[in-house]
Amino acid sequence: MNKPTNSQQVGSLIGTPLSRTATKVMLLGSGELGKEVITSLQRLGIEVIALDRYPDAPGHQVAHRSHVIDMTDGKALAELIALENPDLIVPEIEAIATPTLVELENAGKVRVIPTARAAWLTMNREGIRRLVAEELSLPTSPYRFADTLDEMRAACDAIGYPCIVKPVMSSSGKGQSKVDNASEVDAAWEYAATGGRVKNGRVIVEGFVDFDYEITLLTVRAINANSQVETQYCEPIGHVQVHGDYVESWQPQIMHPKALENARHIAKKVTDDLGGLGLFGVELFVKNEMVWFSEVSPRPHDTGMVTMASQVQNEFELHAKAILGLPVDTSLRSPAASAVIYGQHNAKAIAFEGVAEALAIPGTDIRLFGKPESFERRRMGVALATAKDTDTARVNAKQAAAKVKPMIVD
Ligand SMILES: Nc1ncnc2c1ncn2[C@@H]1O[C@H](COP(=O)(O)OP(=O)(O)OP(=O)(O)O)[C@@H](O)[C@H]1O
Ligand SMILES: NCC(=O)N[C@@H]1O[C@H](COP(=O)([O-])[O-])[C@@H](O)[C@H]1O
Ligand SMILES: [Mg+2]
Repeated sequence: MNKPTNSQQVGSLIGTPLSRTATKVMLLGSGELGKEVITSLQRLGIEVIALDRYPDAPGHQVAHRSHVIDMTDGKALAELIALENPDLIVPEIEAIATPTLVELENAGKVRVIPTARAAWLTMNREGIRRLVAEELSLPTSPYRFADTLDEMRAACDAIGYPCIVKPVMSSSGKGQSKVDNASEVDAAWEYAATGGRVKNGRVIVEGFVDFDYEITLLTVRAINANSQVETQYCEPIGHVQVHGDYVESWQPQIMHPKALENARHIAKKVTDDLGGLGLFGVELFVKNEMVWFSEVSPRPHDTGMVTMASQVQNEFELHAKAILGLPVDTSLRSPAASAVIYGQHNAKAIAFEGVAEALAIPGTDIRLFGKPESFERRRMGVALATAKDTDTARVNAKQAAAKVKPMIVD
């Protein structure tokens, strides 16, 4: 029997894990989002190999096998891929040696989700921003790039204040700051230099978009009953970010019909261009009927954790099914919300009190990710709540999150 390697319809023939017929998927990154993708894949009988930069990452704890590796080291990554020979490679973070993935995919040696080019373009804010604004001509904030403090000062002056500065390679708000006037430029440069995932010093300066609200539009490219790639959308997810990192999200975010149409139009154009199969988190800013593209994750999105409570198939199940070539259902089951549980301490092996009290709140649930080390602002868990409306769900999710108390154990 031949495995359907490199065919789009991997899921048309799923083997037995840990045997010669296994259908193997390798996750590049194994945090809280990867952990859920792994579980979803395993429910479909997939053998999963989980990679991350440190031992006992959340996804390592559930995968069939795990490896600790610097995923920005192209040579080491290529060696591990050759050793494991997966049917699919699923990036879970941005900071990966994506040029290596492009090379291997071009040589026909691997299939990357959604495509190696998409992983490469979205790893660096410059790649995706130039594609969306300059080639696809979709609305974004004004922007400039800078490699030195002097260049950044000139960029901030040209864009105007307030503006937002971010390392070109970073995520979860790391190294990001709002610059209200010229006197804050030096500090923002310093902060960006410490926060990037990859230390190359380059930053993007973006004009500040004074939006009414922001959304993640989860957009899925999956194969339908007619064997065609079809784009499907989840209900919009509203969210609140603090210091560039998400603290709460809810679904559905009610939108003006015209704004929703604009949002879907942008999501379709961007995801069509990136191509491949899978779920994308398209981040958009909305003011009245206007919609601006912010960025896109070619993978499940942190704000989308709310779908573990709100949807018939959550974003992880949607990703797992779509990448295997299986049909998906993006429908909403109930209004819901999520609220982040931060570590609050810098310590290894922390413990959590108050889970029972949190779960006493109607319609709530808790996920603790099991990260081996806590930092004050590291996301260690999430509270979920379903309710008759998103306002109630938001109150309940935040209350539940607040009941869970991270603590240091002697
Ligand atoms: N140009 C902008 N105008 C206004 N707000 C912005 C702008 N850029 C970013 N923000 C705010 O900062 C948040 C984080 O920005 P962005 O998504 O670019 O950071 P990130 O580090 O990639 O975060 P993540 O990995 O969580 O998506 C946005 O969701 C938004 O709230
Ligand atoms: N916004 C991107 C995002 O939320 N990514 C998620 O956070 C993990 C890293 O967490 P860590 O920094 O705590 O190790 C990643 O592995 C992914 O699951
Ligand atoms: Mg973002």
